[in-house]
Amino acid sequence: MPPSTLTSTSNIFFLIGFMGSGKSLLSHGVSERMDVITVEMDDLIEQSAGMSINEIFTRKGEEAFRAIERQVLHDIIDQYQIPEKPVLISTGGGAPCHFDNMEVMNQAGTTIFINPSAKRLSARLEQKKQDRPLIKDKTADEIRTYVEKKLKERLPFYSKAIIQVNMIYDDKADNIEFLKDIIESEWIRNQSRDNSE
Ligand SMILES: Nc1ncnc2c1ncn2[C@@H]1O[C@H](COP(=O)(O)OP(=O)(O)OP(=O)(O)O)[C@@H](O)[C@H]1O
Ligand SMILES: O=C(O)C1=C[C@@H](O)[C@@H](O)[C@H](O)C1
Ligand SMILES: [Mg+2]
Repeated sequence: MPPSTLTSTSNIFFLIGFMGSGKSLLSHGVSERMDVITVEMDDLIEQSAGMSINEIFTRKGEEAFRAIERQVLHDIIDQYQIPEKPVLISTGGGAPCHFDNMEVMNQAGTTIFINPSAKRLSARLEQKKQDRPLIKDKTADEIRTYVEKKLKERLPFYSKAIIQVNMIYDDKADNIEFLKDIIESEWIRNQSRDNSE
């Protein structure tokens, strides 16, 4: 993570990555260890649409879902321009891969790509597929094939993240600590840069 690549002075941190990469779990863990505001993009999408993500996909289709997702992303960026503390946003798994969302996030804050292997993602998603419309009707083998294919398609988008975290180990506490250290050091760096300008 060379410091020269880190250019954002914003208080917003976007966690990006595939479904099941651990964005929600890790952001919750970080919020127990440091003073951050956490935002779940998928929850805000459900509030905004007045229905669950499964229902949006079934009743309105993926295209409509992506439009709502984009609007919610812009609303979050407008709403969370607060300098007092870091804001940690768990983005939807597909959000970086539609419209110019990735560029918008890179302009607005620090993007952090959480990147476990396709094998690990598939194993996790098999256990927790019910709320995820893109995989809920698939068998274990189909999930594995889907994750491998989709991750390959999405990597060019995810790879635009300013920070990439390859989750080699599956230890939850270690991963939370690691992420917390990144956010803390980035936050301190941004604050001191702002103060010296
Ligand atoms: N680093 C980790 N260590 C151990 N288990 C993990 C880790 N990350 C995620 N998990 C497991 O994977 C499950 C899915 O993670 P989580 O719901 O946080 O993913 P997500 O990235 O928020 O997915 P989505 O995009 O679908 O919201 C968790 O409930 C947890 O059991
Ligand atoms: O990977 C995806 O495209 C998605 C991930 C989830 O976070 C939800 O935003 C939705 O289920 C779509
Ligand atoms: Mg989540």
